[in-house]
Amino acid sequence: MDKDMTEVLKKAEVLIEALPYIQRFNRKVIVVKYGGSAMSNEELQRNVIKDVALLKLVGFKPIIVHGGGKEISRWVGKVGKEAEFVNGLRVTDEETMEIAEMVLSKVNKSLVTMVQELGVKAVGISGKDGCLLKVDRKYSDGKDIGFVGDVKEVNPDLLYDLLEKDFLPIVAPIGLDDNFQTYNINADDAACAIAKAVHAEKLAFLTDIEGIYKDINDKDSFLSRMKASEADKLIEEGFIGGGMLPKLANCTSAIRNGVNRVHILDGRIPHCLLLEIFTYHGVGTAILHDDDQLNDVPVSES
Ligand SMILES: Nc1ncnc2c1ncn2[C@@H]1O[C@H](COP(=O)(O)OP(=O)(O)O)[C@@H](O)[C@H]1O
Ligand SMILES: CC(=O)N[C@@H](CCC(=O)OP(=O)(O)O)C(=O)O
Repeated sequence: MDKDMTEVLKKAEVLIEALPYIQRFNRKVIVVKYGGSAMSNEELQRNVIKDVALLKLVGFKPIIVHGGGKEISRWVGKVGKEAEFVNGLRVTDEETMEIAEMVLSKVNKSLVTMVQELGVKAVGISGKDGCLLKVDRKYSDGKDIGFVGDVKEVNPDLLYDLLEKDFLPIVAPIGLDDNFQTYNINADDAACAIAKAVHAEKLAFLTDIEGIYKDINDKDSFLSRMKASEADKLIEEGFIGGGMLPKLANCTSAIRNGVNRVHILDGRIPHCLLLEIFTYHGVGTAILHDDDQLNDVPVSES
């Protein structure tokens, strides 16, 4: 067989290997939280968007929930303010709220454009639309941090309508309280709340590290999978810090409230989503139910 033909056959094998995963996740909802450093350059963004578009085109039902924290901080700086965070949450006064809503709306529409350039229909909304995200004011250790929302209710009707009509929903993390006041929501919290409400098959957090380490300074302590109770223990014992702390807490909350699998993936790796979904071993850290039998065997082989 000549070299060209061998190459072509290899490609065919890769496609065939994906078949059981395509069968398994057909028509299933996958929520992708996209933000943080994984959003930092346009090439990375285009790779992530290509992956999500591919998932859509092969019959999955992805929903993107995006952040844009770094871009918000840049614009907050431009008006002469210092970005301030308490336990990973942005202290959000009236002016910051206005900036956050403008920036997130711009990020939202640029993601919509990128998806549509790939031939997939997308609709960008925020948690305000269709009262998707209803919030209460969130306090951090009892401290008032301004217009920061704690999601208390998700109304997924609009999402279901969009999915039904074959649109890819792209959601900005902004919500309304009972008085229709606008609130800024941490994008991890928004993604988790949405994934729970729609009983997503998967929730994937794209972040700026390979996944969870037991000891962040020891590269050999990488954890490729863990059960929710093991994650609780790592948190309790102080192994998890920084922005990973609320992220992992969101993971365990999602797993315990109707989401089948949660993954923390390195958004800096090109096509990390495809690698996680279409390969047996996956990449990143998977957080599982305590009674999970690790039954990852694709349907056609089981
Ligand atoms: N045990 C741990 N394993 C992995 N990451 C950790 C751990 N403890 C702290 N972290 C930190 O959490 C960061 C990810 O959180 P964050 O920066 O908030 O992500 P994002 O901006 O993508 O939402 C990592 O870059 C890492 O520095
Ligand atoms: C309350 C709060 O902190 N909201 C976040 C919303 C954006 C976000 O979470 O963006 P990343 O996922 O890119 O960090 C913020 O203002 O930065």
